[in-house]
Amino acid sequence: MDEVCKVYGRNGSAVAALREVSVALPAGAFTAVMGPSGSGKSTFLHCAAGLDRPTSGEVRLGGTALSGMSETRLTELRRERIGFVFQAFNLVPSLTVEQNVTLPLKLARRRPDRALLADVLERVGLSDRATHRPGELSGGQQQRVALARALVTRPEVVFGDEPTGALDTMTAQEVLRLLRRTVDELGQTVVMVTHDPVAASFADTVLFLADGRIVDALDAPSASAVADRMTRLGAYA
Ligand SMILES: Nc1ncnc2c1ncn2[C@@H]1O[C@H](COP(=O)(O)OP(=O)(O)OP(=O)(O)O)[C@@H](O)[C@H]1O
Repeated sequence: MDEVCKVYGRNGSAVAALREVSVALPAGAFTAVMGPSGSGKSTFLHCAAGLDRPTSGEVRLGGTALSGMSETRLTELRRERIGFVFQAFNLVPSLTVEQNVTLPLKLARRRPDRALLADVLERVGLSDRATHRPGELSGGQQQRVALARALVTRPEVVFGDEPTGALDTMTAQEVLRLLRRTVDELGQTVVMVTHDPVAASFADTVLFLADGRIVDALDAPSASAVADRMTRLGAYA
Protein backbone atom coordinates (compact mmCIF):
# COMPACT_ATOMS: atom_id res chain seq x y z
CA MET A 1 0.00 0.00 0.00
CA ASP A 2 1.45 3.30 -1.06
CA GLU A 3 0.21 6.51 0.57
CA VAL A 4 -3.29 5.12 0.82
CA CYS A 5 -5.93 7.57 2.05
CA LYS A 6 -9.60 6.78 2.56
CA VAL A 7 -12.09 9.50 3.32
CA TYR A 8 -15.74 8.68 3.95
CA GLY A 9 -18.35 11.36 3.33
CA ARG A 10 -17.77 14.91 2.14
CA ASN A 11 -17.20 18.42 3.44
CA GLY A 12 -18.47 18.89 7.00
CA SER A 13 -19.15 15.19 7.60
CA ALA A 14 -15.92 13.85 6.04
CA VAL A 15 -14.08 11.21 8.09
CA ALA A 16 -10.46 10.33 7.25
CA ALA A 17 -10.33 6.60 8.02
CA LEU A 18 -6.86 6.01 6.52
CA ARG A 19 -4.21 8.72 6.32
CA GLU A 20 -1.33 8.13 3.90
CA VAL A 21 -0.76 4.53 4.90
CA SER A 22 2.36 3.09 3.23
CA VAL A 23 3.21 -0.48 4.12
CA ALA A 24 4.45 -3.68 2.49
CA LEU A 25 2.71 -6.85 3.64
CA PRO A 26 5.37 -9.46 2.92
CA ALA A 27 4.56 -12.61 0.94
CA GLY A 28 4.74 -15.82 2.93
CA ALA A 29 4.24 -14.01 6.24
CA PHE A 30 1.40 -13.75 8.73
CA THR A 31 0.54 -10.11 9.51
CA ALA A 32 -2.00 -9.07 12.15
CA VAL A 33 -3.59 -5.62 12.19
CA MET A 34 -4.74 -4.21 15.53
CA GLY A 35 -5.87 -0.86 16.85
CA PRO A 36 -8.54 0.78 18.97
CA SER A 37 -12.15 0.81 17.80
CA GLY A 38 -12.55 3.21 14.88
CA SER A 39 -8.80 3.30 14.13
CA GLY A 40 -9.35 2.13 10.54
CA LYS A 41 -8.73 -1.64 10.67
CA SER A 42 -11.72 -2.69 8.56
CA THR A 43 -11.06 0.12 6.11
CA PHE A 44 -7.43 -1.00 5.87
CA LEU A 45 -8.48 -4.57 5.14
CA HIS A 46 -11.15 -3.56 2.64
CA CYS A 47 -8.73 -1.32 0.72
CA ALA A 48 -5.87 -3.87 0.84
CA ALA A 49 -8.16 -6.66 -0.42
CA GLY A 50 -9.77 -4.69 -3.24
CA LEU A 51 -13.19 -4.72 -1.57
CA ASP A 52 -13.19 -0.93 -1.42
CA ARG A 53 -11.28 1.75 -3.32
CA PRO A 54 -8.94 4.21 -1.62
CA THR A 55 -9.68 7.92 -2.04
CA SER A 56 -6.04 8.32 -3.10
CA GLY A 57 -2.86 6.28 -3.13
CA GLU A 58 -2.14 2.89 -4.65
CA VAL A 59 -2.69 -0.72 -3.62
CA ARG A 60 -0.69 -3.39 -5.42
CA LEU A 61 -1.11 -7.15 -5.21
CA GLY A 62 2.17 -8.65 -6.31
CA GLY A 63 2.92 -6.43 -9.30
CA THR A 64 -0.70 -5.61 -10.10
CA ALA A 65 -1.99 -2.10 -9.39
CA LEU A 66 -5.62 -2.15 -8.27
CA SER A 67 -6.45 1.48 -9.00
CA GLY A 68 -8.09 2.06 -12.34
CA MET A 69 -9.34 -1.53 -12.56
CA SER A 70 -12.95 -1.98 -13.61
CA GLU A 71 -15.36 -3.55 -11.09
CA THR A 72 -15.39 -6.71 -13.19
CA ARG A 73 -11.60 -7.05 -13.18
CA LEU A 74 -11.48 -6.33 -9.45
CA THR A 75 -14.08 -9.04 -8.85
CA GLU A 76 -12.04 -11.49 -10.92
CA LEU A 77 -8.86 -10.53 -9.08
CA ARG A 78 -10.53 -11.12 -5.70
CA ARG A 79 -11.97 -14.43 -6.86
CA GLU A 80 -8.75 -15.76 -8.34
CA ARG A 81 -5.97 -14.29 -6.25
CA ILE A 82 -7.44 -13.56 -2.80
CA GLY A 83 -9.06 -15.73 -0.14
CA PHE A 84 -11.38 -14.36 2.54
CA VAL A 85 -12.31 -15.56 6.02
CA PHE A 86 -14.89 -13.46 7.88
CA GLN A 87 -16.15 -13.42 11.46
CA ALA A 88 -19.54 -14.74 10.30
CA PHE A 89 -18.51 -17.87 8.46
CA ASN A 90 -20.65 -16.97 5.39
CA LEU A 91 -21.21 -20.57 4.30
CA VAL A 92 -24.13 -21.53 2.08
CA PRO A 93 -26.42 -23.57 4.39
CA SER A 94 -27.98 -25.70 1.63
CA LEU A 95 -24.62 -26.84 0.25
CA THR A 96 -22.43 -29.61 1.66
CA VAL A 97 -18.96 -28.93 3.05
CA GLU A 98 -17.39 -30.04 -0.22
CA GLN A 99 -19.75 -27.91 -2.30
CA ASN A 100 -19.07 -24.87 -0.10
CA VAL A 101 -15.32 -25.38 -0.38
CA THR A 102 -15.37 -25.75 -4.17
CA LEU A 103 -17.77 -22.83 -4.73
CA PRO A 104 -15.01 -20.30 -5.59
CA LEU A 105 -13.70 -22.71 -8.26
CA LYS A 106 -17.17 -23.16 -9.66
CA LEU A 107 -17.69 -19.38 -9.82
CA ALA A 108 -14.38 -19.07 -11.66
CA ARG A 109 -15.41 -21.97 -13.97
CA ARG A 110 -12.38 -23.92 -12.83
CA ARG A 111 -12.57 -27.67 -12.43
CA PRO A 112 -11.87 -28.76 -8.84
CA ASP A 113 -8.60 -30.66 -8.58
CA ARG A 114 -9.63 -33.73 -6.53
CA ALA A 115 -6.18 -34.15 -4.97
CA LEU A 116 -6.03 -30.48 -3.97
CA LEU A 117 -9.56 -30.63 -2.54
CA ALA A 118 -8.67 -33.73 -0.52
CA ASP A 119 -5.50 -32.05 0.72
CA VAL A 120 -7.35 -28.89 1.78
CA LEU A 121 -10.08 -30.85 3.62
CA GLU A 122 -7.44 -32.96 5.34
CA ARG A 123 -5.49 -29.83 6.29
CA VAL A 124 -8.51 -28.39 8.12
CA GLY A 125 -9.37 -31.79 9.61
CA LEU A 126 -12.71 -32.22 7.84
CA SER A 127 -12.06 -35.12 5.46
CA ASP A 128 -14.82 -37.14 7.13
CA ARG A 129 -17.34 -34.25 6.97
CA ALA A 130 -17.32 -33.59 3.21
CA THR A 131 -20.99 -34.51 2.75
CA HIS A 132 -22.28 -32.73 5.87
CA ARG A 133 -24.05 -29.39 5.77
CA PRO A 134 -22.90 -26.33 7.78
CA GLY A 135 -25.87 -26.68 10.18
CA GLU A 136 -24.50 -30.05 11.28
CA LEU A 137 -21.12 -28.59 12.27
CA SER A 138 -19.80 -26.69 15.28
CA GLY A 139 -18.73 -23.04 14.94
CA GLY A 140 -15.06 -23.99 14.83
CA GLN A 141 -15.71 -26.63 12.18
CA GLN A 142 -17.70 -24.11 10.12
CA GLN A 143 -14.82 -21.64 10.27
CA ARG A 144 -12.47 -24.42 9.16
CA VAL A 145 -14.75 -24.99 6.15
CA ALA A 146 -14.48 -21.26 5.41
CA LEU A 147 -10.69 -21.52 5.68
CA ALA A 148 -10.66 -24.50 3.28
CA ARG A 149 -12.81 -22.45 0.87
CA ALA A 150 -10.32 -19.58 1.13
CA LEU A 151 -7.35 -21.90 0.45
CA VAL A 152 -8.77 -24.01 -2.38
CA THR A 153 -7.97 -21.47 -5.10
CA ARG A 154 -4.34 -21.31 -3.87
CA PRO A 155 -4.69 -17.53 -3.40
CA GLU A 156 -1.71 -15.20 -3.16
CA VAL A 157 -3.09 -13.84 0.09
CA VAL A 158 -5.75 -14.79 2.62
CA PHE A 159 -7.45 -11.87 4.39
CA GLY A 160 -9.15 -12.55 7.72
CA ASP A 161 -11.60 -10.05 9.23
CA GLU A 162 -11.86 -11.05 12.90
CA PRO A 163 -11.88 -14.72 11.83
CA THR A 164 -11.99 -15.93 15.44
CA GLY A 165 -14.33 -13.21 16.73
CA ALA A 166 -17.33 -15.55 17.01
CA LEU A 167 -15.46 -18.50 18.52
CA ASP A 168 -14.69 -19.51 22.10
CA THR A 169 -11.05 -19.40 23.24
CA MET A 170 -10.17 -23.07 22.62
CA THR A 171 -11.88 -23.21 19.22
CA ALA A 172 -10.31 -19.89 18.22
CA GLN A 173 -6.87 -21.30 18.99
CA GLU A 174 -7.51 -24.31 16.73
CA VAL A 175 -8.34 -21.98 13.84
CA LEU A 176 -5.32 -19.77 14.58
CA ARG A 177 -3.01 -22.80 14.69
CA LEU A 178 -4.37 -23.83 11.28
CA LEU A 179 -3.74 -20.36 9.88
CA ARG A 180 -0.21 -20.47 11.31
CA ARG A 181 0.38 -23.87 9.69
CA THR A 182 -0.74 -22.66 6.26
CA VAL A 183 1.91 -19.93 6.54
CA ASP A 184 4.64 -22.29 7.80
CA GLU A 185 3.89 -25.27 5.56
CA LEU A 186 2.43 -23.73 2.38
CA GLY A 187 4.12 -20.34 2.49
CA GLN A 188 0.64 -18.81 2.48
CA THR A 189 0.47 -15.03 2.97
CA VAL A 190 -2.09 -14.15 5.66
CA VAL A 191 -3.32 -10.72 6.77
CA MET A 192 -5.74 -10.69 9.71
CA VAL A 193 -7.60 -7.94 11.52
CA THR A 194 -8.27 -8.79 15.15
CA HIS A 195 -9.18 -7.27 18.51
CA ASP A 196 -7.59 -10.14 20.39
CA PRO A 197 -3.93 -9.90 21.54
CA VAL A 198 -3.74 -13.72 21.79
CA ALA A 199 -4.90 -14.07 18.18
CA ALA A 200 -2.37 -11.42 17.10
CA SER A 201 0.42 -13.32 18.85
CA PHE A 202 0.12 -16.08 16.21
CA ALA A 203 1.31 -13.60 13.56
CA ASP A 204 4.89 -12.84 12.53
CA THR A 205 4.25 -9.12 12.76
CA VAL A 206 1.53 -6.98 14.31
CA LEU A 207 0.78 -3.57 12.79
CA PHE A 208 -0.92 -1.06 15.10
CA LEU A 209 -3.33 1.47 13.66
CA ALA A 210 -4.44 4.61 15.48
CA ASP A 211 -6.57 7.30 13.94
CA GLY A 212 -5.97 6.03 10.40
CA ARG A 213 -2.19 5.75 10.64
CA ILE A 214 0.21 2.87 11.29
CA VAL A 215 1.83 4.02 14.49
CA ASP A 216 3.74 0.94 15.57
CA ALA A 217 4.78 -2.57 14.58
CA LEU A 218 5.86 -5.55 16.64
CA ASP A 219 7.77 -8.59 15.32
CA ALA A 220 7.53 -12.03 16.97
CA PRO A 221 4.77 -10.64 19.21
CA SER A 222 3.77 -12.11 22.56
CA ALA A 223 0.15 -11.63 23.65
CA SER A 224 1.26 -9.57 26.64
CA ALA A 225 3.47 -7.27 24.52
CA VAL A 226 0.55 -6.75 22.11
CA ALA A 227 -1.87 -6.04 25.00
CA ASP A 228 0.66 -3.58 26.44
CA ARG A 229 0.91 -1.64 23.14
CA MET A 230 -2.88 -1.62 22.84
CA THR A 231 -3.19 -0.23 26.37
CA ARG A 232 -0.73 2.52 25.48
CA LEU A 233 -2.86 3.37 22.44
CA GLY A 234 -5.76 3.84 24.80
CA ALA A 235 -7.65 0.86 23.40
CA TYR A 236 -8.86 -0.36 26.77
CA ALA A 237 -9.47 3.03 28.38
N1 LIG B 1 -19.20 3.87 5.48
C1 LIG B 1 -18.70 4.79 6.32
N2 LIG B 1 -19.13 6.07 6.30
C2 LIG B 1 -18.64 7.00 7.13
N3 LIG B 1 -17.67 6.75 8.03
C3 LIG B 1 -17.19 5.50 8.12
C4 LIG B 1 -17.67 4.45 7.27
N4 LIG B 1 -17.02 3.30 7.59
C5 LIG B 1 -16.18 3.63 8.58
N5 LIG B 1 -16.26 4.93 8.90
C6 LIG B 1 -15.47 5.66 9.90
O1 LIG B 1 -14.10 5.47 9.58
C7 LIG B 1 -13.32 5.25 10.77
C8 LIG B 1 -12.62 3.91 10.69
O2 LIG B 1 -13.60 2.87 10.70
P1 LIG B 1 -13.21 1.32 10.65
O3 LIG B 1 -14.49 0.56 10.60
O4 LIG B 1 -12.23 1.11 9.56
O5 LIG B 1 -12.49 1.14 12.06
P2 LIG B 1 -12.14 -0.21 12.87
O6 LIG B 1 -10.80 0.01 13.45
O7 LIG B 1 -12.32 -1.38 11.97
O8 LIG B 1 -13.23 -0.19 14.02
P3 LIG B 1 -13.85 -1.39 14.92
O9 LIG B 1 -12.69 -2.00 15.64
O10 LIG B 1 -14.77 -0.65 15.85
O11 LIG B 1 -14.54 -2.33 13.98
C9 LIG B 1 -14.31 5.37 11.93
O12 LIG B 1 -14.25 6.70 12.41
C10 LIG B 1 -15.63 5.09 11.28
O13 LIG B 1 -16.67 5.75 11.98
